[in-house]
Amino acid sequence: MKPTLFEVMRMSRICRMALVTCLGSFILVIFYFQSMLHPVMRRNPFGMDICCRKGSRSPLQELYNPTQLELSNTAILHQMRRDQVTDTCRANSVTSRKRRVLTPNDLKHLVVDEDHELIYCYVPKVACTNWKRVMMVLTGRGKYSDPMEIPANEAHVSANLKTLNQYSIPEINHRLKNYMKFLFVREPFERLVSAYRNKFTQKYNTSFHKRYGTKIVKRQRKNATQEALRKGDDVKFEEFVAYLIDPLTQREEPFNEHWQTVYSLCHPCHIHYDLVGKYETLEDDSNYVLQLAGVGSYLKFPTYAKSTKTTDEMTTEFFQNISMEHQTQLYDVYKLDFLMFNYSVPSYLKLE
Ligand SMILES: Nc1ncnc2c1ncn2[C@@H]1O[C@H](COP(=O)(O)OS(=O)(=O)O)[C@@H](OP(=O)(O)O)[C@H]1O
Repeated sequence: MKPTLFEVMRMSRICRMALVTCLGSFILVIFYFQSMLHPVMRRNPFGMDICCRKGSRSPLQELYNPTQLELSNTAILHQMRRDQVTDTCRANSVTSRKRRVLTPNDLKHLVVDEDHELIYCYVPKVACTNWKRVMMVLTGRGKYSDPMEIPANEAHVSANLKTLNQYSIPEINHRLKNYMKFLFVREPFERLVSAYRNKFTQKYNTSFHKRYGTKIVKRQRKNATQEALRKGDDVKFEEFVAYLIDPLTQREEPFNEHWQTVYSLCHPCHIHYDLVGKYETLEDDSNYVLQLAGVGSYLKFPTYAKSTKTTDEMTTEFFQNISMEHQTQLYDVYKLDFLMFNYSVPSYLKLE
């Protein structure tokens, strides 16, 4: 039976549709394999791509065996900082002290950048918002070029950065061995005052007031009003210190990360950090890391001109009302951070 004209037209339309679908799928497959071989890169305003490391030398090689003369002196400074950590760990037998081995949970502060072979252990109150922004630029495969285009709250969304605990054990070991591991530290009591000012003296930080403030007021304030017990929004620095040195506090739960010690967050006696950056030289040290990673010519650490930054003078003021006994106990809590990162005992401190 001969097909009718209508049937012929229908068949040719089906053939055309099948052909278009095949062609479309073929193009998609080509794009897919191309993107696997050459990850999508977007150019930054300076015409350089931020995606993957170009040179054959890794940041680790550049750090330990610098090819650029101007980086050699800085390399010596960082060797001294590493030695200080090693010596403190040894002297205080933190490395050999009987303790459980590191678990993946201990690695949740270690942010990984596979493209530039970097691992950054973030320490809150040491400009970690800006460093997380920079890590998002580095790992974003061209999605961002300027760290400051990323809102601060976005930088703290955990899904936006990959941490070391998300890998398998062999993958963790490979990265710990081959990537450049770094962290940034700050004078421990200045960091503490920065945390106190930000979390307890700002009206908007209600979650901290509810979660910690109410507990601190209840435990540390005699004759607290019902309102203070309910809101927890007027914690005094003396009360905060009393809460930190109270042995019950850390027995109940670990410190919040904003006032947790650096050695508990980043485990520098168990993880060998190649580079210890300091808040006091934040921009220089940060730009050095970016230089080692091979992106220093077009990616700079954000500069900051906030006049309300916590200073040494401000910290001295806060400690005026703390008793000698409490100062001594507080120093004991943070002593390893002081020693490991070579911060001297503050001159305002009155130790027993
Ligand atoms: N580029 C630069 N230079 C100097 N200082 C800087 C810079 N970026 C951030 N900061 C200071 O870092 C403090 C905030 O740190 P974090 O972002 O880690 O805070 S948080 O953990 O997210 O709450 C906060 O310190 P304080 O102001 O003393 O609280 C910021 O002022």
